[in-house]
Amino acid sequence: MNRSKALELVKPHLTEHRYVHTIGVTDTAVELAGKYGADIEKTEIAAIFHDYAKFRPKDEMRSIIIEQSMPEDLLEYSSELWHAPVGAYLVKCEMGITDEEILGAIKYHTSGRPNMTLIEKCVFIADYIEPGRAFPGVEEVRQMAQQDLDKAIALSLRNTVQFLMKKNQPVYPATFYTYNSIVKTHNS
Ligand SMILES: Nc1ncnc2c1ncn2[C@@H]1O[C@H](COP(=O)(O)OP(=O)(O)O)[C@@H](O)[C@H]1O
Repeated sequence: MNRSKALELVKPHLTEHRYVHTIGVTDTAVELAGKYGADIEKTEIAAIFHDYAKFRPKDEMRSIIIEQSMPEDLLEYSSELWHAPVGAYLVKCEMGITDEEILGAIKYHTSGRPNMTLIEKCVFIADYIEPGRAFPGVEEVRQMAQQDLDKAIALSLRNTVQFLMKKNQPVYPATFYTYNSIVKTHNS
């Protein structure tokens, strides 16, 4: 599937704002893939579809998580986390995309996971730093992403955990596991 076909397919599933975000994520992820040597075509398709399920009703996402035997502890945390694994599932069913590397990058784009692939890392960090993002700390992560992808991810995870804690919100543990995996690799 090429870029324009993929964008045409994802557009009806997104708001205008989310579509602009998706294009920002796609351009950023492709640039990072080129810089760090990830498969550019796969990274591009994963980025285009990363928020495919963002606007699905919560009830539908909850049912899919249960029926497809996804980790049910997801249901105890923010529904913001659900669209990533549900999106990977729906992109497979509805868009016919079966490439596991593409699906993995969609599935883990919010929480991350230990030992992420290069494609997963590019989409994950592109989602955080695309040009439309303007939250505290994003510029530091943007600069770090040009030097060291793993350090940029560790920084973004730290920001997310701090952001959630400041708001008294629970933190889905996968984010900690991802952070630990990167920090341990770099310290060893
Ligand atoms: N470990 C976590 N635990 C709980 N909520 C989280 C966690 N990680 C991310 N989130 C929530 O998910 C949101 C980001 O979702 P994400 O998919 O990365 O962005 P977007 O959908 O805007 O592209 C954050 O605002 C945060 O509220």
